[in-house]
Amino acid sequence: MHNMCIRPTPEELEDFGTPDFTIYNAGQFPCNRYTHHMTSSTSIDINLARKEMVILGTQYAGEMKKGLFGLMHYLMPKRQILSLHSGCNMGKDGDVALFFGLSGTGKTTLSTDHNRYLIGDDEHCWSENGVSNIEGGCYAKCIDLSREKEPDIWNAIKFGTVLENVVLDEHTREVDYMDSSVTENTRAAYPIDYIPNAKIPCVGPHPKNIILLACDAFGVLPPVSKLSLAQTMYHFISGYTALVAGTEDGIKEPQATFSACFGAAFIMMHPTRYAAMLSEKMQKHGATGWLVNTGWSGGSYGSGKRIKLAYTRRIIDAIHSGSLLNANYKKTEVFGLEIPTEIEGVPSEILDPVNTWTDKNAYKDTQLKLAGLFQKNFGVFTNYKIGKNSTLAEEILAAGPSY
Ligand SMILES: Nc1ncnc2c1ncn2[C@@H]1O[C@H](COP(=O)(O)OP(=O)(O)O)[C@@H](O)[C@H]1O
Ligand SMILES: C=C(OP(=O)(O)O)C(=O)O
Repeated sequence: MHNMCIRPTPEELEDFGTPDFTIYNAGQFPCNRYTHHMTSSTSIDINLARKEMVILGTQYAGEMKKGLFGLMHYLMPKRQILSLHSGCNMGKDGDVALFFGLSGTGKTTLSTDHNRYLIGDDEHCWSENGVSNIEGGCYAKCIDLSREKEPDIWNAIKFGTVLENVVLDEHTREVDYMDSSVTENTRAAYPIDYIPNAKIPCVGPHPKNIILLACDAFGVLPPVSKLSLAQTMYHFISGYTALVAGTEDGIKEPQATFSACFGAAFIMMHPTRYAAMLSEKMQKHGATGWLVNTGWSGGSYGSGKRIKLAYTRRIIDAIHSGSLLNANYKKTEVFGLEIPTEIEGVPSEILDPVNTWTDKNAYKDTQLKLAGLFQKNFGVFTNYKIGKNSTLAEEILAAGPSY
């Protein structure tokens, strides 16, 4: 936890006073699943009035930082500050990008970029003054980690980094990052300054690009699409990804999941409250929304392959540089997404997923299946106003798939 929170200086510690919030972590002690409403032996309880959190039955360090994240989703909107489940980085010219996405979609991997300053990999706030990180460290997944593909994360694993659930050779103490025998969800927690390009303090100006990441195991979302404001809101409220074996206990097969605002587990108010704040900020500061599929291409999970990280990085580079904003676009059927026809360093044929599927009928069926899941999920939001502007709410509804 020391690695992941913002560490006070010795001077600040001298008159730190009483903490604003206290975590009681009894992770080795399971909670009583026979208690009314308790569905597992793990519980994380937050009492906003007492300003206390009690963790039982899990020793996963992520619970502490994500528990505090829930608290921030309550406290910040009350101060007109938007809390964000996103990574964040900044270019040499001061252009800031946010990377929203559920677990495993690439927030940490893509915000950690050798050519840009890292503001943070997971939890941020967007206020009148710009963006700021809530944390003081990163919590990177290290399953299959390689020096070639993710050099900054690899190099951040050194004395002081806490490795969780990895398997190492007893004699040489060498870690086998391929070994998932304890869990797929192996982690490295390191202070953010272990990344050479970290921006300290972790703050930046208003974002220019809002990148929504989805790991689409169905393989039908394009690798990148440029979104209108209404589409950005639609996909932000939907919060889609497809889980593959990994972070969440018991999930073995890919499965579509929708988590409002890319953080249903953390938000404490209605999703439209956060969406309204995001749309207001994006309009005020002229930010562009993008949907990036870091998942499958050429077929669904099982038949296609995950899009190469190197290609996703080139796509993200083109967003940052501004070159993608002025590319040529065409519109997809069903999802109505604007997809570029060319990106430097990415084979053009993969930009439209239909080209990568050998069975075109299977592609169409899968696309319709996913569109149906989106529509079903969005049903619960159809009667809500988003912000003061009812036209926006209508536009958002119309920005979803139609078929
Ligand atoms: N095309 C891709 N884009 C992003 N990540 C990818 C891609 N292909 C494979 N990966 C892997 O997927 C995982 C993404 O996880 P991570 O960046 O920790 O996500 P998050 O921070 O959103 O939870 C990493 O292990 C990364 O190496
Ligand atoms: C800590 C977590 O976030 P992420 O997987 O996005 O790093 C988590 O969801 O367990």
